[in-house]
Amino acid sequence: MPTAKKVFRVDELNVQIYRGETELAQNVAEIAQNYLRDVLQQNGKAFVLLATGNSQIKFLDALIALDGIDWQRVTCFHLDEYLGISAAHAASFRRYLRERFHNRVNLKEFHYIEGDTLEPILECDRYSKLLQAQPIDLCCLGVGENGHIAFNDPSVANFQDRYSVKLVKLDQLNQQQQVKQGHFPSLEAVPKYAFTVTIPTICSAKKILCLAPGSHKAKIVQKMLQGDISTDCPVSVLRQYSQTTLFLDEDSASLLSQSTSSHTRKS
Ligand SMILES: O=P(O)(O)OC[C@H]1O[C@](O)(CO)[C@@H](O)[C@@H]1O
Repeated sequence: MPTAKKVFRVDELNVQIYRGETELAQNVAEIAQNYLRDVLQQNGKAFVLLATGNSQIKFLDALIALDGIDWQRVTCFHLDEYLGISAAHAASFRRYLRERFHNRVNLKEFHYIEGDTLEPILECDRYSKLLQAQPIDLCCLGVGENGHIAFNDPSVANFQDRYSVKLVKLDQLNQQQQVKQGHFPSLEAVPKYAFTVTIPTICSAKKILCLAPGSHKAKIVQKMLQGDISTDCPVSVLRQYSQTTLFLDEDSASLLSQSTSSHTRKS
């Protein structure tokens, strides 16, 4: 079992640093597997909220390869989806999750956000009710370069949202990143709006595993851990939740000062 190079806390948040992304993904998969096995043993069922994005690819592969979870007792949800694109679209999060996860495990059920619905407000309501019907046992997260979790960009993030799912306008930086990462051919092709699970619902999960490998995440990781807890950097909210672990590699942790590992709790 790979071990973290460094382990520390920032406020309530646990942080683990690994040498590289592969080691990080393997380790998070083992943590997720052990946790889900415990939940299944205790409750007979488990509810999981999954992220998409490049940061989740190796983790999902490793989790599936471990082959130690009775997926037939697991129900999955996902964090976000673009408004107005079909489930067959190359950039659809439903497609990503079907191909990279759902088609490869014998899952009880996967509830998808219907991004191409003609009634988006009703879809927010429908998905909110599904999420609220039971506690979420495990939430897996990535972090955007603008600090978003799910599609809670700084421009729309609210730590007190009353609803579980909302429709948001994507900010420009986020849209540019979707093009840079090759998900869309041009800025004009990126949808302007998306569905997102809100921050309070994400933070209500009993366990949160947040993966942020890669040098392109170094700046936002520094802001998240060394800046203020604020909607300017939505992921910083995780510093208030002790059930959360942030997994970094040497590249994403490269801008952290030595003193971060001894960061003191705010009064
Ligand atoms: O994993 P990536 O590609 O770095 O993206 C970060 C996060 O942003 C999103 O793409 C948008 O919510 C998530 O799917 C992902 O976890």
